[in-house]
Amino acid sequence: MTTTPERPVPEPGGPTAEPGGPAASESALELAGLRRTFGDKVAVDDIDLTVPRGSFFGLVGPNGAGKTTALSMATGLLRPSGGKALVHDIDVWQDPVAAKRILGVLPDGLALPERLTGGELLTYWGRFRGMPAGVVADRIAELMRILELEEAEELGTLVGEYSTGMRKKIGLATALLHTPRLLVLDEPYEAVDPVSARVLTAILRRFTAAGGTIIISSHVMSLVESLCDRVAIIAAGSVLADGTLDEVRAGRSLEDRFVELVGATELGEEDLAWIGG
Ligand SMILES: Nc1ncnc2c1ncn2[C@@H]1O[C@H](COP(=O)(O)OP(=O)(O)OP(=O)(O)O)[C@@H](O)[C@H]1O
Repeated sequence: MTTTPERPVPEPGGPTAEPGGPAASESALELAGLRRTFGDKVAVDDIDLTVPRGSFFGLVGPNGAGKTTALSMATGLLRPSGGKALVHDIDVWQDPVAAKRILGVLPDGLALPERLTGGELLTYWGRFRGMPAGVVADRIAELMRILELEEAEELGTLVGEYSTGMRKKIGLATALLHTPRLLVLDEPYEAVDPVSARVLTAILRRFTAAGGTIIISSHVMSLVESLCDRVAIIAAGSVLADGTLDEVRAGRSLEDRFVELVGATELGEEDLAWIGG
């Protein structure tokens, strides 16, 4: 048993594979004209976005910007109204099985089987993924220890009894279990305590150091600045800025740049005058 997540497996059909075959791109995720409407509401408005392989990519934007909708379409959870999402050149909606083999996903508001313990959930998940039982058992023991869920498991705590942060951690374990090459994590640090957050950061850094790609959405600009090498700012379903962290910041802090691009609501003297009696 090792103490580190495995290096992501070499990609099939890499740029130098198959002479004469289709050239592989260098993108881990490519969104092309991706669109989603809900009735008259355009949640994601023909987004084009490329996430290079090996990058740690931060997706930021105000509430209701379309981050979760875009990531859900990119990971096969929500059918697009138009456009394409390619994961390592595989069309997520044309070949979902192949795409999901490469993907590890922590969705927003993850629905979990409440009547299982965390260990049972991961066992089921690993077997469902077709992983050998011994490998699943070893990885679960390691993940539960590193994510500090061991004690809850020993007490037989059901996922339905988990705290919000514990649910986040077990969700992250399901995303990591099968050694994906692209991790897509919607608000992974939300409700996670500072000690666990450090562990999470160490895991994610190791994942990218081993060649994997990570996309996170977050509202915490300082976190995105400390973790990510590429960033996209989206608002009202459109990409306002996209590039390396320094390109997007353009000499300012990410928060200042975000507010500048998205606009801020100022609190006037008379607004909420009744607060405080
Ligand atoms: N199932 C749905 N039905 C109707 N409208 C939806 C649905 N899901 C999302 N929307 C709308 O689409 C827009 C984008 O929502 P989305 O959840 O993608 O935003 P977000 O950027 O993830 O926001 P937050 O930061 O608050 O989580 C919002 O206006 C939202 O109301």
